[in-house]
Amino acid sequence: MTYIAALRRKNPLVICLTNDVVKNFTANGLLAIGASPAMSSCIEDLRDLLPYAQALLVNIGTVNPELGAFYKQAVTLANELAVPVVLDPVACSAGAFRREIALDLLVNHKITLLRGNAGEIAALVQAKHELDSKNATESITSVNHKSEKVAEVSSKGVDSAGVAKPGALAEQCAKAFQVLTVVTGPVDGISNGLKTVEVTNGSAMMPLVVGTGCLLGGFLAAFIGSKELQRLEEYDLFSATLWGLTAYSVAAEMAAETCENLYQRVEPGSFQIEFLNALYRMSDEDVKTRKNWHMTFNREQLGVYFICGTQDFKETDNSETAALRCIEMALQAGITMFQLREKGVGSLKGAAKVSFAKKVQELCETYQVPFIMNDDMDLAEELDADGVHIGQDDDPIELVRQRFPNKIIGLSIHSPEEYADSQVELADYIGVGPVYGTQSKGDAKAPIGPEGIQAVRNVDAEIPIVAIGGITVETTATIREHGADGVSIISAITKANDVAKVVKGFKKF
Ligand SMILES: Cc1ncc(COP(=O)(O)OP(=O)(O)O)c(N)n1
Ligand SMILES: Cc1nc(C(=O)O)sc1CCOP(=O)(O)O
Ligand SMILES: [Mg+2]
Repeated sequence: MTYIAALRRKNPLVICLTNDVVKNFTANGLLAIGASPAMSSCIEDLRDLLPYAQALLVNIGTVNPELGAFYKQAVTLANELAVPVVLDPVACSAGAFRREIALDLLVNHKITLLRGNAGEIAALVQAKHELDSKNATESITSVNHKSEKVAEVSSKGVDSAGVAKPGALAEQCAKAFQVLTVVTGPVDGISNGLKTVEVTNGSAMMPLVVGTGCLLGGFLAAFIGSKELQRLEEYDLFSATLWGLTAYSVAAEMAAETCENLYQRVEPGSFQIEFLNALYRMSDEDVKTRKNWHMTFNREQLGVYFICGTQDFKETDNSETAALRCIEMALQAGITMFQLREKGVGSLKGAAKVSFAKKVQELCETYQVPFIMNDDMDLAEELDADGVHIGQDDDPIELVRQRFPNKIIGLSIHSPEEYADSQVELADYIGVGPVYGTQSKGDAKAPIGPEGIQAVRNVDAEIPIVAIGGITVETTATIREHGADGVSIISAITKANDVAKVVKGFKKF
């Protein structure tokens, strides 16, 4: 990724409607990273400036009735001009007035990115559920429907997702408002409802410097709005925001290290200065080498789950190059999960396997697709893979869960009996198969057919299931109708003449 370099080439103009406490710090921080900040406080002025801007920040920190009306006009204008908007709903958990203003902007306007702390985001999710319940009650009353629907809506509270799970909270919010959401705290979470990543970079000193949260809103606006970034081949809204978020936290780490080196301790005053210096100094390489990402699981990721290793390309001249090319094409075309299964005749061993695995992991990170390691728990630990897949003859799931409490864990299941004998509650998903005959696994069991998937689904209505074994685009609809959340595939992709076309074919279901 070269997002920071691109940002600095064109100094995107970011208009900040922000609170009085943080204006100076926000302007300095944006200048340090290479953006051009401008503050504005009335619609007449904004009409002149916004056509030249690449992004708008609306931070409601010191809102009053006049400013509330101004923010609404500003976002309406930005939507008309197609200028991306970042909303920072400061302290909306503390007061109904500011919460209503944020809710109105989210529900009745187009917000590109929402950034808040866990309390703020949780309050908005709760308010949205209440709004939905109210609307459902009204429509239920008018059509005299049953009342269960209200209970269903109102039961989806935010209690399951607190500060401990910023990714889950961001995902809940992204789904509730259909908006890319960043939740900041000791661990940050970012989600568009489909992809969710937690970022564990940062410094404990950040909350002690006023304005670090508010500056982040403007900082991310520069990343998402910059036309120069949007021209990059690798650009998409999620990855640009993730890169900006990580850059910000990496700058905090660098600042803390500089304070340690200069003063042998980290204190707020020197940290604030060094943080601005770090923003000025930092590069895409700093983000690349220091980023600490963790992809979280959701069942939609099972949709098109590609599995392979170099042994699946043994007919080619260079199986490693062919594998990497195929994996990148599949990622570009939209696979939702990837498993490295380097195993069997012709597979890489030792250092060659590690080096290949690192290249694959980097590709997966570029596309924010979970990188799952098959069988090799030590390598999963060494590379800090997003998850692991184990079968009935691999390491026992209770030991794997103990070793990797936060990783995605997949477990192979072949029948309802095996389901009953396994600790499936420790798994995030189960891989069920082989549905059909397969050439890709020498010791595969007898095919179970789509009915075999249905048999496992019948014993557990909730568990995420991915089907496996001899699956093609043509058989996917039937398999999904029999209860699978998605399909995992080797040969239909590795042997495809047109990888992108096949992956897109799988994605239709
Ligand atoms: C998604 C998925 N499902 C099943 C398997 C098979 O795992 P296992 O039974 O351990 O066999 P090997 O793949 O290790 O040969 C899988 N890998 N992925
Ligand atoms: C890795 C694997 N596991 C299976 C199981 O039944 O558990 S079948 C299988 C191979 C899947 O490859 P293809 O899509 O080429 O058939
Ligand atoms: Mg295995």
